[in-house]
Amino acid sequence: MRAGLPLALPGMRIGLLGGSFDPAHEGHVHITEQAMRRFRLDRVWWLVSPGNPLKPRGPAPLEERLRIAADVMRNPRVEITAIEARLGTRMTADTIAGVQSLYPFVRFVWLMGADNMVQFDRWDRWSQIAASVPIGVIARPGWRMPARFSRAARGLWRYRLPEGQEFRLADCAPPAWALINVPMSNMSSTAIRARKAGART
Ligand SMILES: Nc1ncnc2c1ncn2[C@@H]1O[C@H](COP(=O)(O)OP(=O)(O)OP(=O)(O)O)[C@@H](O)[C@H]1O
Ligand SMILES: O=C(O)c1ccc[n+]([C@@H]2O[C@H](COP(=O)([O-])O)[C@@H](O)[C@H]2O)c1
Repeated sequence: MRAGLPLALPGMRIGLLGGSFDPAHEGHVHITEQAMRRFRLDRVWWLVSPGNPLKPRGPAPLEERLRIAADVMRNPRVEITAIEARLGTRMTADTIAGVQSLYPFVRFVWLMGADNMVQFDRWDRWSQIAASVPIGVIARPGWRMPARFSRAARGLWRYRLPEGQEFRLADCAPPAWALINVPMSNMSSTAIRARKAGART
């Protein structure tokens, strides 16, 4: 885990996986490694968020979530960051604008699970996000089809890379997106929190 801003070299292809990570789990590790391979990324930065603007319930303290994330994710090509807290951003549109202005020489790709693609059209300035960064969507159990037919996917359909072409994503000018099928993991932070709450009662 890095207290300051992560380092990046010119031309690097870096995936950004934003999330509450409340807590981080093997599903996050799995999609990160799949995304790195399939989108040919040099690095992935986990952006452990101060809080999802669409979720009513506040997450566990940021320091605790960062500590668990660093424990769960041991790949040296993955950085666990608190960039949003550092930049003072909560909305992804602002976070992306912030990192792109800090690292103008990096090719960023926004990463998200298929469940997030389904609600993407409810995100603040989602069309602007899609116009500013390529987006890599990773299959999640039960969400692959809903993601494919989501409002955002239909709106962005002509910018979708055909299957097998996802390795080009980081080099594409946005809007560009790809949905990859991967061996799926049904891990979720909700299930872990529910198990912990059950164990306490
Ligand atoms: N098992 C998984 N398969 C695919 N994508 C996942 C998986 N778990 C998390 N993600 C994705 O990782 C990102 C961060 O997820 P998040 O931290 O919200 O975890 P979560 O398990 O979805 O949490 P919660 O259950 O609290 O919503 C999101 O884009 C989410 O779609
Ligand atoms: O910017 C928005 O309006 C917005 C709305 C919902 C979610 N997000 C981002 O999506 C990422 C995944 O969120 P979560 O809580 O599902 O892990 C995380 O980086 C959030 O900040 C962003």
